[in-house]
Amino acid sequence: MIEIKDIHKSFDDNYVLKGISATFKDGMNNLIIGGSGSGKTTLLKCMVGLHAPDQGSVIYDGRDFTRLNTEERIDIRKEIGMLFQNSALFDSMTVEENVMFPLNMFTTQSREEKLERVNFCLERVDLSGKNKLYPAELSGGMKKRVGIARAISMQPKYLFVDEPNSGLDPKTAILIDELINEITAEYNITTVVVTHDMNSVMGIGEHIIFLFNGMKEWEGSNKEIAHTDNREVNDFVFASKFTQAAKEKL
Ligand SMILES: Nc1ncnc2c1ncn2[C@@H]1O[C@H](COP(=O)(O)OP(=O)(O)OP(=O)(O)O)[C@@H](O)[C@H]1O
Repeated sequence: MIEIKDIHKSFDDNYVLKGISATFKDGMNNLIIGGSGSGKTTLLKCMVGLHAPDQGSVIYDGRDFTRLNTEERIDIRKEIGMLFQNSALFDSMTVEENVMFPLNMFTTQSREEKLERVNFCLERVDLSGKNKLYPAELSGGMKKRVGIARAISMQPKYLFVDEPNSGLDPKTAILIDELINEITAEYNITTVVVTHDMNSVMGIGEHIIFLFNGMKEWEGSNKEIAHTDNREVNDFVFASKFTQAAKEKL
């Protein structure tokens, strides 16, 4: 479980996060949604320590990340898997080397042990045998799956994903969502996904927080979001005539 309490963050005079609190539970897909520039990525980065919040705390199963020393932070960092935008694979490394990277960084396992883990993760994302390919030889969906394999290589307790569907066709996007969903349940991971993909919201949004104007404007599930009378949520989720019409049939 991850708890965030009263997170504030500014960049100079741009006051982006104005006191966000939420609880993200184990084995659950937690989505952070909101308009462009609403601070979703900034919140994610505050949670993983890539930004220092100006105020507030981020608590990983009782451990307050914002108040730990460097070594204690590294211990939590080892429990975190990340899949950031554009998969962020190393172009000069093969699929195998990319997935092995965190194991090389954080473990003292033998080469055989690491390779066994890499192959297990590649099999899990349906990429068995693709070890020696380079990112340039992969489709967008395959790159995402390599990114997921790398993110789970260390058997994370926490998984952070920023825009998993960007650049993917709708069908591939749904497959990636389903994969994240399955892995989250299978390994009881606390998963936090930043997205503005409405298919994801409706498909895997077990727990959603909606950011607006630097604050948590709404919180609930995908079932609840379809029936909320919160105006900002409705304007965001059902922005097009098509989605408005679909909502009326729900
Ligand atoms: N490193 C930074 N330095 C200065 N300003 C930043 C930085 N990162 C984000 N911002 C600003 O913070 C605000 C929120 O940005 P953020 O990327 O968190 O929004 P977002 O909701 O993830 O947007 P999008 O959906 O477009 O990716 C924006 O005004 C952005 O310019």
